[in-house]
Amino acid sequence: MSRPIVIAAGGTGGHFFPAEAVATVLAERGHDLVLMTDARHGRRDTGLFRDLPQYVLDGAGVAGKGLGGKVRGVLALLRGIGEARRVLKSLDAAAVVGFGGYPSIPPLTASRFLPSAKRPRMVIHEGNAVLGQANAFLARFSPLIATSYATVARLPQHAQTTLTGMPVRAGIEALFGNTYAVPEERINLLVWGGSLGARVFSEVVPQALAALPEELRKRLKVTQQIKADDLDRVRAIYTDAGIEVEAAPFFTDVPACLRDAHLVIGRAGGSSVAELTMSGRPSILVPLPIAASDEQGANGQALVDAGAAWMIRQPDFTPTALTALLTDLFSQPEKLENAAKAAHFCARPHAAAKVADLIESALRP
Ligand SMILES: CC(=O)N[C@H]1[C@@H](OP(=O)(O)OP(=O)(O)OC[C@H]2O[C@@H](n3ccc(=O)[nH]c3=O)[C@H](O)[C@@H]2O)O[C@H](CO)[C@@H](O)[C@@H]1O
Repeated sequence: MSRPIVIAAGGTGGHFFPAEAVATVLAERGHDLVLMTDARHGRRDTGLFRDLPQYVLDGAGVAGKGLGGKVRGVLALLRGIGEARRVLKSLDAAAVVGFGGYPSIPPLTASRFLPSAKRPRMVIHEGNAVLGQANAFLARFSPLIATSYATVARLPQHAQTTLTGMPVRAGIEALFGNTYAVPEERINLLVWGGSLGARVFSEVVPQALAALPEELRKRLKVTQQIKADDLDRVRAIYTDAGIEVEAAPFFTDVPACLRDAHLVIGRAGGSSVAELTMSGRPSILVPLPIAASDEQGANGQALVDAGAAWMIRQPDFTPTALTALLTDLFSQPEKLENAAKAAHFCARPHAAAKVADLIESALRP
């Protein structure tokens, strides 16, 4: 094995899909790769990662409950850094690439504790319009930073940034350039809540749709991500309202869901927003209210400012407010069409290749 590139990633789909997209490009370009993740998230046995060497390190989040939890968290992190340092040294890694989140902290921090001749180059990718907590910590070590938005809040003043966009899975990248067909008879609505789903959409959306005039309800086909224990209850509301529904706790064929959608209702996580722009789909965004730095609000605002989306903050996301907005949009489909065009205009295609280019540039002497 030549000097490998270490991919430091873990966590929810939103954090992991970009890592997988970049790793795929690097593998195609002939680089040897290694995955480092943490014990909380465990091994990855899907896609490309199934066949990669993997190191599952200690070092979950430091935000444990109470003083005892915090102390345990810090000790786990220190153990993770120690393990990562040993592994990086023995691998003689050429670069360590982080994709945000706690799993990226031990490998990238450890790389700073290697002698300069052995020290791998350090690159981090930020998928949101606000620098995440883990990346903000790692930014102190002056890595190269790949960004997904033209403006990223909380970037240190002297950060070396390159605007690459947010890497998406190949099937979603393939949607770039597809056209948006204004709903004429059928209206396809996609409702999703991020990689873990979001109960608020099961509480608000069915009620809002059931209150639409019958003429609109008959035209609707809803494809909705619904948590398993809510499926029967929510399906029944749609059936009673005469609305066709396809529901599942998780959709694997996201490209098909996006391709068919005339409008998407969802959260504003980094990957979701990138996928909306790549497919050129208009959306109503309800940012996750508990997100650490309101990064979802910032991601969503970028689309709203571009005319590509409408945003409703969760406290205002009521059935009445949603019914009113949907009635307006469905009765003036040109608004949807304009938002679709604006969304497409925000897309940054080939982001995985651009991140890979940046990593390769860091490898050059
Ligand atoms: C990249 C990133 O930092 N993402 C955010 C998010 O990640 P989170 O993973 O929740 O959300 P993202 O929008 O980033 O990603 C969701 C991913 O799940 C996929 N999907 C969703 C539904 C489904 O049925 N099938 C499916 O495959 C989407 O296509 C997308 O690729 O969590 C945090 C809070 O916990 C946010 O504040 C983060 O900003």
